[in-house]
Amino acid sequence: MSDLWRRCLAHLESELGAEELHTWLMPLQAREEGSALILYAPNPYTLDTVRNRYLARIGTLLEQLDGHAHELRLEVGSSAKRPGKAAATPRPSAAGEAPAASHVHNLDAHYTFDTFVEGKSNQLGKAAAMQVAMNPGRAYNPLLLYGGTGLGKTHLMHAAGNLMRERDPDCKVLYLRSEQFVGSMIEALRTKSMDEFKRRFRSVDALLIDDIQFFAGKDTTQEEFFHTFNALFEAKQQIILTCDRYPKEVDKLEPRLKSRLGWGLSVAIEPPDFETRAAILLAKAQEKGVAIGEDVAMLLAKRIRSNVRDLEGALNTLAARANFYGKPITVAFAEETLRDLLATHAQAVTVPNIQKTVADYYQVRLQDLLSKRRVRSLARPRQIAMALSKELTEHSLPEIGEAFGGRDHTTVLHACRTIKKLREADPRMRQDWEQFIRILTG
Ligand SMILES: Nc1ncnc2c1ncn2[C@@H]1O[C@H](COP(=O)(O)OP(=O)(O)OP(=O)(O)O)[C@@H](O)[C@H]1O
Repeated sequence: MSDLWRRCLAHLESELGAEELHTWLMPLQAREEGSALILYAPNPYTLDTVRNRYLARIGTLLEQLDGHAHELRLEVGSSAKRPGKAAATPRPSAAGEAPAASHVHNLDAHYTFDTFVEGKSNQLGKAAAMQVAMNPGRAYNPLLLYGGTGLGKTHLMHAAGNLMRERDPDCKVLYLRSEQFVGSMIEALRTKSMDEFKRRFRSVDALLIDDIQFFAGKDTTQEEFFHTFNALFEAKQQIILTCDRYPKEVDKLEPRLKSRLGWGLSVAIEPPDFETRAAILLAKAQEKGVAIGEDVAMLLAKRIRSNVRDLEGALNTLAARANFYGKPITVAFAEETLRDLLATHAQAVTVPNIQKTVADYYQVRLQDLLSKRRVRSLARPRQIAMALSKELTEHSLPEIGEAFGGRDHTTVLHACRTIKKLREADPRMRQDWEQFIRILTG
C-alpha cells in the first residue's frame, strides 16, 4: 500500500469513524506514480461515492501531509493489475440503478478466487462457484450460496463473475444487491419502462443477486424476479444468488420461488474455524501490504470468531494505527490497540452466557437445561449449549461437563459429535448454530 495513502487513512479514521472508513475508503487500493496518487475503486459505485463525498478532503489532506499538491486520480480496478480499457473508463452507475444494457460490468476486481482463502467451512462453496464460472449456465443453475453475514458469499459470487469474464471478456455479468433490483423495478414501474427493465435483466449471460432475503414480503418484486429467473434459466444463462439463510427458511418468500431456488445447487458457507481465520488474516495482511506476524494473526483469530468482516476490520484498524504511530504490529501493540474490541468479543463468550442464550432461544428454563432430566426438548438444547461451549470458550471437556450439572466429559464429547453430525445433515440445525455464533460473538 502507498505510504502516503496509509498516512492519509490514519487521519481520515479519526475524522470519519471506523464504519465509514471501512465501507468506502479501506476498499480502495492506492498506487503512487510520480507525484500522482491513483486510487483504485473496486467498482463504479464506490468510485462515484468516493468522488462525491471524499475526494476534495483527500486532496487537501495529501497536501497537508506532504507539503505539496498531488494529482489525484480515481479509477476502477486494482493497483496490482492495471485495469483494461473497459474497466478504466466505466460509465458510473447511480445508487439503486442497474447498469444499462451496454453491460459495463460492476464486479469488484479485488474479489477473486486467488484472494479467497479456502477452509472446511467454505470449500464446497468455492468449488461450486468455480464450477459455475467454468461452465456458466450448465454446471449448477441457480447456484445459491447461503450463510451468515461477513462469511465470504459476496466475495465468491464476484470471484465467479470475474473468472467468467477472464475466460470470456465478452461475457455479460451483472451483479446487483437485491435492494438494487427492487429499486430498479420500482423506478421502471414509475417511469412505465418495464419492457426496458425486463430486457436489461434478461440480456445478460450471468445475473448475480446478493442477499435475496430482502425479497421477502415484496410480492411484486418476487413476481418479476420469478419471470426473470425463468427466462434466464430456460435460456441457460447463469444465475448466482446469495441469502443469509437457507431460503426455505425465509418467511414471506413465495413457495414457487423457493422451489425454483432449489433446482440448482444450494451450498452453506459456514463461519471459518480457527486455522482458516488465521490464514485469512495473513492473506489479507499480505494483500494490503501490512506486516503482521503469525502470533498477531493467531491472537486475532482466537479472539474474533464472529465473521471475516470483523477480522478484516480489526486488521485495518491495526494497520492504520501502527502507521499513524510509526510502530510495528506486535502482539502487545495489537492487544493495546484493540483492547476494547477484543474485550467486547470476549465478554459474551462464557459458559453461563452460552447456557442462558440457548435456554432463552429454545424457551426452556435455565435450571432445566442444567438438570439431569433427559427429555428430548431439553436434551438437544443442552447438547447444543455444550458444543457451543467447546467451540467458543477455552474450557476443557471436564470443565464444561462440570458446568452442566456435573456431567462426565464423555457426555460433552458425545454432545459435540452429535451436534457436528446434525449440522452437516440438517439445514435447520446449521442455521440455529450460526445464529448462536452470531448472537454470542457478534
Ligand atoms: N475465505 C475468505 N478468504 C478471503 N477473504 C474472505 C473470506 N471470507 C470472507 N472474506 C472477506 O470478508 C469480507 C466480507 O465478506 P463478504 O462481503 O463476501 O461476506 P458476505 O457473506 O457476503 O456477507 P453479507 O451477507 O453481510 O453480505 C470481504 O472483504 C471478503 O473478502
